[in-house]
Amino acid sequence: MRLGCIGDDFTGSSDLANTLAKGGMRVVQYTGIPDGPAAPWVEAGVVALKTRSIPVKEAVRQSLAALDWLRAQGCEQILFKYCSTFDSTPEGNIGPVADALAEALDARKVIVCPAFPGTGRSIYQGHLFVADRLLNECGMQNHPLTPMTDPDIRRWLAPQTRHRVGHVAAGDVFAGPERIAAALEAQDAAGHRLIVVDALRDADLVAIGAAAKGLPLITGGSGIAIGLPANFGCTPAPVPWQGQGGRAAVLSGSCSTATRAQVAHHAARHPAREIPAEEVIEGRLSAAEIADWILAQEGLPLAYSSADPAEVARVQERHGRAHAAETLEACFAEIARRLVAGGITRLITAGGETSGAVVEGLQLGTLDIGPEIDPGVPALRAGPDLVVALKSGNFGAVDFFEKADARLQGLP
Ligand SMILES: Nc1ncnc2c1ncn2[C@@H]1O[C@H](COP(=O)(O)OP(=O)(O)OP(=O)(O)O)[C@@H](O)[C@H]1O
Ligand SMILES: O=C(O)[C@@H](O)C(=O)CO
Repeated sequence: MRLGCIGDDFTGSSDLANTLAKGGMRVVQYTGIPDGPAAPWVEAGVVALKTRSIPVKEAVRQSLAALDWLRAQGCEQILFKYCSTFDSTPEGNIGPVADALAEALDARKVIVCPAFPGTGRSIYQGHLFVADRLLNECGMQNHPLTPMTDPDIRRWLAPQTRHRVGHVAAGDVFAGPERIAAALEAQDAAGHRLIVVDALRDADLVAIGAAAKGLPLITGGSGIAIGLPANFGCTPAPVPWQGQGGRAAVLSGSCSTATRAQVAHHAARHPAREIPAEEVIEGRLSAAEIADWILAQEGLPLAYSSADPAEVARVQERHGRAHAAETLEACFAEIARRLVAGGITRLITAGGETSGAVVEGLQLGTLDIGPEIDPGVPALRAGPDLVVALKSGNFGAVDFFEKADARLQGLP
């Protein structure tokens, strides 16, 4: 294994694996830290953790353990993948994990670049945009776990890290890899260890990737990986896929603007059942009941707890943010176990935390990466009779669930 990656959630890890696979690398996504060694043909390994919203100390501990495993596989470079909307709080976990990895690897010139132009995330003068909106005006200010209220990534990162935060501006990035490398050197000389790098277009990420050749640690969204396969002699190639027949279902715990539109679109055309969060939290609705309902449907049924920001805020105020999330995630994990036991072979999930709970609940060990469904979301094979798509909250076209099911079946 040459490139070792640590993802802070499961959908984000599949997003990264997708980018590397499209770039021609042979990639495997691991659910947590594997017990044994990687297969010898793996060029890039993505260890998917669920560390985005857990206590800082635990996130650091798990990330360092993943680093140990990746180093034992012979990795030459480490990539820490977080969300393209930089999901974190003033405590972390992006800063503390980046610090810990940088210190363990003795890495300087640590690039911080959440840009993902394919889904509208760009960084200009240190500020993160989602399409034509600043981060704090795009809906992310209402995120249930990591409300993003400041678009200046340098300012948002500063309280999270022990190190000084630097910046390489767009003017240097546009001038190509040599100028980027020189700007990183200058930032390092000025005592900045974590360096936010502007990127507006895929071409910028290709240039940043070339400048990052040989650096021990890179951090960012999946976009930062666009330029990396070339550093390892890989070239873009079609990703093979064996379609999966059988029965399908969709589970959504994401409350993002994009997911809520996808849920509304799907519910108008297919069997759909809302999971009222409070009924689950108060024990009035069980996972068994929801799974039985799904299994009794024809077509592509959807069960969702996705709700608008006001409803999410009401539930969190009444029951506590962490308790609400934990209870719902445990419920989704149990529904997924019952669905697979009941014969579901194609499972589509929406939301990073929700997908993480499902993948862990199903104890999916390794995921083979298939073709891209929509930007940032690949088809994944979890076993001989199970394929999945793990959609990040904000990703996907409005008809994503139908599209994902078609791709998982191997249809164009
Ligand atoms: N109706 C609801 N009320 C309160 N919390 C909810 C509700 N529905 C879901 N949640 C919780 O909100 C969180 C949503 O996070 P999740 O990561 O799954 O989606 P997301 O943030 O949109 O996706 P991503 O992390 O990929 O951007 C989960 O912990 C989920 O359990
Ligand atoms: O980077 C992104 O936006 C996604 O891969 C993700 O991590 C959302 O959970």
